[in-house]
Amino acid sequence: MDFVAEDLAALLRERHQTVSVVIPARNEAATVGDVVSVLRRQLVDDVQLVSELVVVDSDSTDETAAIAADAGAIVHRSADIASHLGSHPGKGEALWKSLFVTTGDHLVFVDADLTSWGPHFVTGLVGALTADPATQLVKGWYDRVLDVDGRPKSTEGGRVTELVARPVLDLWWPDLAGVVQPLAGEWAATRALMESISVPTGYGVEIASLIDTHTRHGLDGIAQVDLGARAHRHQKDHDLAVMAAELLAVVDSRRAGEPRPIDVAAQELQQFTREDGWRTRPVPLVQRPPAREQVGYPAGAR
Ligand SMILES: O=c1ccn([C@@H]2O[C@H](COP(=O)(O)OP(=O)(O)O[C@H]3O[C@H](CO)[C@@H](O)[C@H](O)[C@H]3O)[C@@H](O)[C@H]2O)c(=O)[nH]1
Ligand SMILES: O=C(O)[C@H](O)COP(=O)(O)O
Repeated sequence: MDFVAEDLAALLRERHQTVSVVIPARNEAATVGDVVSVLRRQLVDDVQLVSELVVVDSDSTDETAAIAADAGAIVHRSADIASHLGSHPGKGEALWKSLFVTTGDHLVFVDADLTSWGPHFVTGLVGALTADPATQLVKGWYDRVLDVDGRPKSTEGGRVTELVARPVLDLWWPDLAGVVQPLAGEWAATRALMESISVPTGYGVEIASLIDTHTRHGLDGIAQVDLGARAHRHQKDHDLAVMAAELLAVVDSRRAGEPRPIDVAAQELQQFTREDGWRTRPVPLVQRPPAREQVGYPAGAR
């Protein structure tokens, strides 16, 4: 089904509900301006579907924050948000902190490194999230463009998705085997859900929120929406391996249901190359507790 921004904006007005779009960004000066300016023009200014367009700058050392602000986003530094709660590096941290500076009933997350995408990503996610009151979380799905190392371009992207996330879900959560892009960085959730779940501070945020939503709300709480095709900046294999190690630990901590604490200190990944020998990579495994339990959480946010 295609969702029309004007119709969704009218529906949300009728329901007295609002949408916040959150874009986590770490050193995305090359792409964040385009992502923000297109969303700003089409879904904030032309059609008032999005009430808040927020970039959470995740310890960038480039011009990401200034470019995002110039393009029309409200920009917060992740480390400055709710600073009494400390700060961790990572995408999950940026999303968790966003709960303290947004007010939307519906939260839509969009990565900042997109190179092939469109505002229909947001419209589709909002449409699917508001279509059925049981739905708490929506994952976008799309063809994943792979364009690395001068190899011919293909739709075999999403390497961690295909080699780690989908197989492990298939094994331990067969109900979730039909989620096409469990790691999609473009997804949406109700605030009520997001403020009630634990959030890994790194790349585990997507798989954790998917599993935790299933644990609490079953499959009825989850929807997915076809967003066409998506291309983004690719990470190197050894960096994706650290992500994979994090995902496995996050998943393992949820095998028995609600997440159990992870032994953060024990997590390291050894990697070897002939040129550089062995290298120890820390695997970030801190998890934030539910935001609504935190001192200073804006309980009146809605
Ligand atoms: O410390 C960080 C690292 C990344 N990001 C941002 O998070 C987004 C996604 O990061 P990226 O490095 O592009 O992740 P991918 O390699 O694309 O990883 C895929 O898989 C991850 C694990 O599920 C998801 O978080 C991603 O959204 C998904 O695209 C981008 O906007 C980044 O700038 C941060 O805000 N802080
Ligand atoms: O989503 C994923 O699996 C990772 O982001 C890797 O994606 P890529 O293989 O397209 O770089």
